[in-house]
Amino acid sequence: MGNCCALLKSIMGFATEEEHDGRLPKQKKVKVVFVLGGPGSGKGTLCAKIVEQFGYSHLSSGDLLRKEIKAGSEHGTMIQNMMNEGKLVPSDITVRLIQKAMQETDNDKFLLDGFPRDEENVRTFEKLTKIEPDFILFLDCPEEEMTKRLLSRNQGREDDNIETIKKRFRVFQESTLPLVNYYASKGKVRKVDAARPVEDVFESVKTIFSSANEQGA
Ligand SMILES: Nc1ncnc2c1ncn2[C@@H]1O[C@H](COP(=O)(O)OP(=O)(O)O)[C@@H](O)[C@H]1O
Ligand SMILES: Nc1ccn([C@H]2C[C@H](O)[C@@H](COP(=O)(O)OP(=O)(O)O)O2)c(=O)n1
Ligand SMILES: [Mg+2]
Repeated sequence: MGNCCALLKSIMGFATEEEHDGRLPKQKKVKVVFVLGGPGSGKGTLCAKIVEQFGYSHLSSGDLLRKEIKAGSEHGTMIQNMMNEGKLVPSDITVRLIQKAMQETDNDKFLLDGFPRDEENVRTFEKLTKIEPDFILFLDCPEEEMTKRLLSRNQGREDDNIETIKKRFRVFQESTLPLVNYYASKGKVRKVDAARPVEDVFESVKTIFSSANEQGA
């Protein structure tokens, strides 16, 4: 089992404490792109198109959390309560779900949709996976447009009601946007105007991913 975990970690590029001491062989590199933007900015929609064209695997942290609720897992009720309040689920839970999904996916390129949402998400992800994102795709969209989209999303999501939407916007402003600004200061953010029709937004996104491919990023 220990060996199996070590193998998985080495495939995924995850580093253990020993590896960090430089005692184990060099790891295979995993490409990770964080896809960020407010609720309803089009993250899930754009990720599906990026997968088709650029061969990434799409992991939505919101979807992984909703699966936990559906499966009636240990933390299911707590996750549901937090999501219905528009609050962020403790990072340990979210990051472990992402990590497990990455380990179970036979690919070395991942879009993390809606992750990270706050600084604690980032710290936990770095601690558990040792992965640095290649870049951050940021879908910039005004709240008015996002509200319209969320209220007509029609996916039966309990958090797509106006009260919860307002709370989610606040979390985005207070916890996620500062992260985007932090990554922008490191030159890692690729921002697109997401208030346009999907095909137009995707044109901008394609340019970004094509150029990332060329640079081997
Ligand atoms: N550029 C766009 N223009 C109009 N509607 C959009 C656009 N992008 C996404 N949508 C729609 O808006 C809703 C929210 O999109 P989604 O991809 O689920 O956003 P997010 O994952 O960021 O919350 C969906 O109903 C989707 O079909
Ligand atoms: N990293 C994350 C991602 C989502 N969540 C929770 C809190 C969010 O309001 C809900 C829904 O996230 P999801 O990404 O599916 O929502 P949107 O696609 O932005 O509409 O999940 C979280 O706690 N931590
Ligand atoms: Mg989404």
